[in-house]
Amino acid sequence: MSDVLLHAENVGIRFGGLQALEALNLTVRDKELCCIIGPNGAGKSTFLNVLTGTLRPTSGSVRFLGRDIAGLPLHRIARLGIARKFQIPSIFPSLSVEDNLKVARWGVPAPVRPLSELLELVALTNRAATLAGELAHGQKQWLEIGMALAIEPRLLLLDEPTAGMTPQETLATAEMLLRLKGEFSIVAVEHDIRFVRALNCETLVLHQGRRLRSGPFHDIETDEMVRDVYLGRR
Ligand SMILES: Nc1ncnc2c1ncn2[C@@H]1O[C@H](COP(=O)(O)OP(=O)(O)OP(=O)(O)O)[C@@H](O)[C@H]1O
Repeated sequence: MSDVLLHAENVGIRFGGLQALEALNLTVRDKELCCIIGPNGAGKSTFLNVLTGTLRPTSGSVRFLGRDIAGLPLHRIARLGIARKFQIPSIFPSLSVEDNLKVARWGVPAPVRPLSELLELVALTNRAATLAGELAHGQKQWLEIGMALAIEPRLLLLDEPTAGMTPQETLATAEMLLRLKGEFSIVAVEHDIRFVRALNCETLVLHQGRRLRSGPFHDIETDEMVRDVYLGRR
């Protein structure tokens, strides 16, 4: 049986006169972790929006477990098993960490994972009773990852999960994702190269809406073209 979860093929999207994405392919397998990187305006968020069905590609297809998901509403996508964490945490600051997770689980027909396990997955066990608004910035981001996991997805999509984090929080987040990889498939869009280096996973480099390079991060990192794009020489 194929272990492919998500398969994007030849994806292109045009906004008026701008070809924002062109001929992009991405395959995510069960329990695989991969990163999408690239300079500002490369098309990372747009590609993530296509992968979650939020934006319908002008060309190409996106299939999740063999089913075309392009343009499906978010709640349908979530029900199919895709969860997304946005860049800005959308937690309930006046509720406790535990209650935030309970709210996120509303509507999940038969949750398998106990709340204690969710708390452990996102390193918030000893903050369960803390009001979410009182958490450190990094912990707020982790809580939101926990809220995304509360719907028991197969695939977790993360948009700049380490935005605004301290170097220590960034490394702790990388360690967390490496642990989560044993249970979920994860796609992370990221700017922070230290974070992507710590993950050392399959990486897709975008530049001007196209694939510049893809492969294991240690190969990507030493690539002349990638270095040029990141250093702004092209
Ligand atoms: N809804 C839209 N309408 C028109 N142009 C758009 C739209 N969304 C994105 N773009 C353009 O598409 C290109 C890719 O943008 P996108 O936000 O995906 O890049 P990015 O790699 O995520 O950048 P950043 O790292 O700065 O967040 C940019 O030129 C952007 O201006």
